[in-house]
Amino acid sequence: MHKILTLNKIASKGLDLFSRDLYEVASEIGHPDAIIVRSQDMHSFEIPETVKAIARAGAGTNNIPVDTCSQRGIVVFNTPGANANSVKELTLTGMFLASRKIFRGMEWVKSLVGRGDEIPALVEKGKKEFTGNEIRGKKLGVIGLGAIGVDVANDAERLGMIVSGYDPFISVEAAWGLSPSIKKAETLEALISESDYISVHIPLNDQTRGILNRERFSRMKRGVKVLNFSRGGLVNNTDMLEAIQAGIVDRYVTDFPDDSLLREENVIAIPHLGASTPEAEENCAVMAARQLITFLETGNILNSVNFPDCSMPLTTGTRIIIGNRNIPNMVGQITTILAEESMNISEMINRHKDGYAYNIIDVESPGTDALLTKLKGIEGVVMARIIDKK
Ligand SMILES: NC(=O)c1ccc[n+]([C@@H]2O[C@H](COP(=O)([O-])OP(=O)(O)OC[C@H]3O[C@@H](n4cnc5c(N)ncnc54)[C@H](O)[C@@H]3O)[C@@H](O)[C@H]2O)c1
Ligand SMILES: O=C(O)[C@H](O)COP(=O)(O)O
Repeated sequence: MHKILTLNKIASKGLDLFSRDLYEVASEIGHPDAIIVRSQDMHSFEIPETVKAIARAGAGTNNIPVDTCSQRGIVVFNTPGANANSVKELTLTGMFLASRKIFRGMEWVKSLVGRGDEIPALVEKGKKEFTGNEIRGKKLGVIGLGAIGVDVANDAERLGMIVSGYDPFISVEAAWGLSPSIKKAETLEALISESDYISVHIPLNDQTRGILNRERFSRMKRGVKVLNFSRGGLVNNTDMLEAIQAGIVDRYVTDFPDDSLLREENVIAIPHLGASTPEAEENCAVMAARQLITFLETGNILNSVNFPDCSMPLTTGTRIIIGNRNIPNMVGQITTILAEESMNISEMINRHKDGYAYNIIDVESPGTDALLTKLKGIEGVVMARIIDKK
């Protein structure tokens, strides 16, 4: 029986995939094998020793201590693209909200309650206070052309915007999905200096923290509208407020408000609703659950952020999975131990990603606890598990 701990509420369409004869799923559970989480901050959460995998039902994994997980051999998954459409739709909404004073106009109209037959005339007289611009023909700069950035870029272009993108690490798949008329910006500086709208769609990490800061605001066009549906930490809020006061940024639309931002009327603050649609929540939960089930039952890895994608069809016999630091002579030491134990390898695959490697080894005889202890004893091995196939 595998035990799955849920942090946050996870859509039942995903949780239902864990068959109850093989899995126990609960928000409180002892000795979990795996965790499913959304945005709960896990940096101060004590991850139980028994945890083999964590699945983030969503895109951003900055709420998970990924480096610590890697060192402990815990495979961290996310669900790339599963909530992209939901975020794209809200980003486009944000562009319209930043362009037209819809919200202020609506608030003003509500203030007319009780004015009876005067209202139509008051509306016609007052509406000039709430005019705005169209987005067609304006320049949009998209920072980060992943699942969300590509969707935003393509749909903004369909709406008549002139779109440029900046992503030095764009994947081949994303590049295939990008409309060919979207311009490639060679530098971030070039992108931000020519854009009327800037939308940021990159992960928060040590390289991207504060990527929009005073220096970058100083290069932007006066009146630019900035959209952040990625993470609050990507923008230096003190510098943003300064740029708004200086008239450089006309509107800042963010899904990640803080106290300082809420005091500024040109900030359009949204309570982290990017992925809060039933469609996105279900897509993420289903993808996260499938990835965990596959990993726990077969050892195959798909969409991990800290270990490589690595899969081999599951046949019969015994499967050994081993994660190790990506250093020389690991495969040699592993296969030597298997030879010492007289184990014949029928299939084997080894992949690496950044600092870690992963091996799937199918053998013809059953594995033993002694074997597992020996494998775990190799300097650099961070996890090892034996899966007995039916
Ligand atoms: N508001 C929400 O509810 C919500 C929902 C989903 C995702 N997000 C956030 O949006 C981010 C993007 O999501 P995604 O699904 O598009 O992820 P993704 O991994 O598909 O795309 C991220 C892209 O950013 C690029 N990138 C990384 N560093 C960069 C840099 N310094 N400059 C330019 N490009 C860079 C990568 O190459 C990649 O193409 C997530 O990391 C998450 O933080 C927010
Ligand atoms: O990174 C993500 O996928 C989003 O920020 C969504 O977060 P949520 O699952 O808490 O809505």
